[in-house]
Amino acid sequence: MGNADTATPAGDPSLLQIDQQGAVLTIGLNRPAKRNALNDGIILAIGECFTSLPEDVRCVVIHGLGDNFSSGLDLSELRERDATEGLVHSQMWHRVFDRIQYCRVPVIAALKGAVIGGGLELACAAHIRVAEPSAYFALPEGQRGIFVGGGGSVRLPRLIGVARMMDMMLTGRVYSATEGSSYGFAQYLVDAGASMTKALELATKIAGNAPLTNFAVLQALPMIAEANPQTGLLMESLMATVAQSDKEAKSRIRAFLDHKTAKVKPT
Ligand SMILES: COc1cc(/C=C/C(=O)SCCNC(=O)CCNC(=O)[C@H](O)C(C)(C)COP(=O)(O)OP(=O)(O)OC[C@H]2O[C@@H](n3cnc4c(N)ncnc43)[C@H](O)[C@@H]2OP(=O)(O)O)ccc1O
Repeated sequence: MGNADTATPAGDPSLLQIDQQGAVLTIGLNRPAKRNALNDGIILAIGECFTSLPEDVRCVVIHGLGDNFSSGLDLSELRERDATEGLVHSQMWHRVFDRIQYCRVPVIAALKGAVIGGGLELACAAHIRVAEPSAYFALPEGQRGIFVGGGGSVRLPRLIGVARMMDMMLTGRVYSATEGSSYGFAQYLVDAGASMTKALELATKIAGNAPLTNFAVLQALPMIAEANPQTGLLMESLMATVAQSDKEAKSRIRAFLDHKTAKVKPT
């Protein structure tokens, strides 16, 4: 999405808490006193994290420290900004959130408390969203006299529809965790305090898949879903051919036929 060519300042890594357990990398937004408001330092640090993912990482979980995921754009940074700076800033966010959306491995957002404005846009860039009952979703840009700037107008309508996003932006409507999950924003609604546990459980499962299948799901599936049916079917056949020719697929299929791997079980 973003394309402004600008000299990019460095991120502030102290605003993230990064941890790796096996093949799963966790990125914690670490500004709980400011409800994880997203300033340039934290946004750029997220971007840097995604450009230098360790090679052995197979899934990423983003979460917020404290009681909230994120209260959105750090409003104190908006005070002095003119229109040109605004454009550059928004395109900088686009570049960072594109790195999440087009990451080579799946990204899960674990959501609780405030998931507001730019925080909601950040969650939209992830591939799976897990919400606990305290999570609430809002776009108060109208009340602040601004517009979404982190790709929300592109990504959110694809998840919940244009009408619901219009309602959120025009009326300031706040969706509960239950509404957010029933409208397709969060794929998982879990018990209080369980968003991180569930996100890590999912991440471990995902990390156990063949990397090529995960990659195809992330890169090809969204394109196929938006392509015309003929193009989509051709892309699907090509992906299927590439995946099944990979030696990892052959050994995984052999393991199933030799009864050496788990069967599919109803949950
Ligand atoms: C235009 O180009 C853009 C735009 C964007 C993205 C835009 C957006 O994200 S718009 C949405 C901005 N966010 C908000 O309007 C939410 C504001 N915060 C709140 O409503 C509340 O703080 C709360 C999140 C509901 C939490 O309430 P509570 O638990 O009671 O905590 P507080 O006492 O209110 O806050 C504690 C402390 O944090 C500061 N703070 C909270 N949120 C923010 C924030 N978003 N920005 C700055 N500071 C925040 C609050 O002021 C308090 O500070 P103290 O110093 O008083 O302790 C993207 C890209 C573009 O180019």
